Amino acid sequence: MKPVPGAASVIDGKAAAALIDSHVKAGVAQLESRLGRAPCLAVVLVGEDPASQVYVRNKVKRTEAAGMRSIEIRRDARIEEAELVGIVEALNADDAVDGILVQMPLPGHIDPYRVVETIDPDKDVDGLTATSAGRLVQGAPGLRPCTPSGCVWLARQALGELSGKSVVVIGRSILVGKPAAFLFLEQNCTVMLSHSRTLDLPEHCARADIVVAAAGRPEMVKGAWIKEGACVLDVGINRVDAPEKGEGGTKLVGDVAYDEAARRAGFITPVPGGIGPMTIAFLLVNTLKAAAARAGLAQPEAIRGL
Ligand SMILES: Nc1nc2c(c(=O)[nH]1)N[C@@H](CN(C=O)c1ccc(C(=O)N[C@@H](CCC(=O)O)C(=O)O)cc1)CN2
Repeated sequence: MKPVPGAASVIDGKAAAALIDSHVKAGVAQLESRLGRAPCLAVVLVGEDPASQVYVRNKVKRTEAAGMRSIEIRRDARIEEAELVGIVEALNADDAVDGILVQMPLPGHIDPYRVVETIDPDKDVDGLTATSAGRLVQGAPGLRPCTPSGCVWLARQALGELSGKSVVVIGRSILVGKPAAFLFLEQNCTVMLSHSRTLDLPEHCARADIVVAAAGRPEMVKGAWIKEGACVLDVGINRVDAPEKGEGGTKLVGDVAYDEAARRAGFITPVPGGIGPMTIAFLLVNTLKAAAARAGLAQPEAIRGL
């Protein structure tokens, strides 16, 4: 990808995700005969959260489109924690299931850590268990979280070799911020992991070759903070009021003030259509990796390097 002076190249996350999905599909075809069955992803959805329903529907659709088997388990929001843990345990015990994910957020009476910790780390395609996090920190083989994997992949597509690049990650969540910091470290970047109490965030950003905005605050990263030519990866998905769309109108915005930042950045991801679609792409990659690793088989050629 070539930067356009004075205007950022807009990174097309939908097209990137479609490319990765096609690699996964080819990888499934390579693995299936050696495995003797299709790789399988089980998704557990609790409650009626409208956004989660859409994400799970898309996960099921793209899993099946890649040639993998999909199991979808839906439960009422009033489910007891122990019953949910039992569902995950049953999926752990099912040898034909390669990947398990529990869609977040869970209802308030359920401890997400307890549920996630029940997942067999070798089936933890979200990369969220303490074992997966430990493997990432140690640089040991394991399943890496999906959204941050998408960030690193897009940054490599945009900038090429990342070694020596300076990265500011804004946000310290377990789903994105913390794993993103370690994944960029794995690429030999110099990483600053920042958060709501970081002092001088604009100055830190002004030195960064890559900014990963994952704070969950609409348009908090201003254009003036961005170094000329930097790669800006916006993980935020915030629904805000949009009076220009009429009464009650809303729109999605990221954590970056897009128009301002696009005038300074070399590369930038839009919202929607940037990082979001990469999450499911790397979920499929992880499911295929888990299926091969659990069977003691080599990773399919088609997904090497992903
Ligand atoms: N168990 C998990 N729960 C959640 C995760 C996760 O990775 N694992 N991440 C998010 C939700 N999520 C996937 O689950 C997800 C979020 C966004 C997108 C996406 O493609 N977004 C679109 C916009 C969609 C819209 O219109 O709302 C985009 O950015 O273009 C995919 C998956 C929380 N929960």
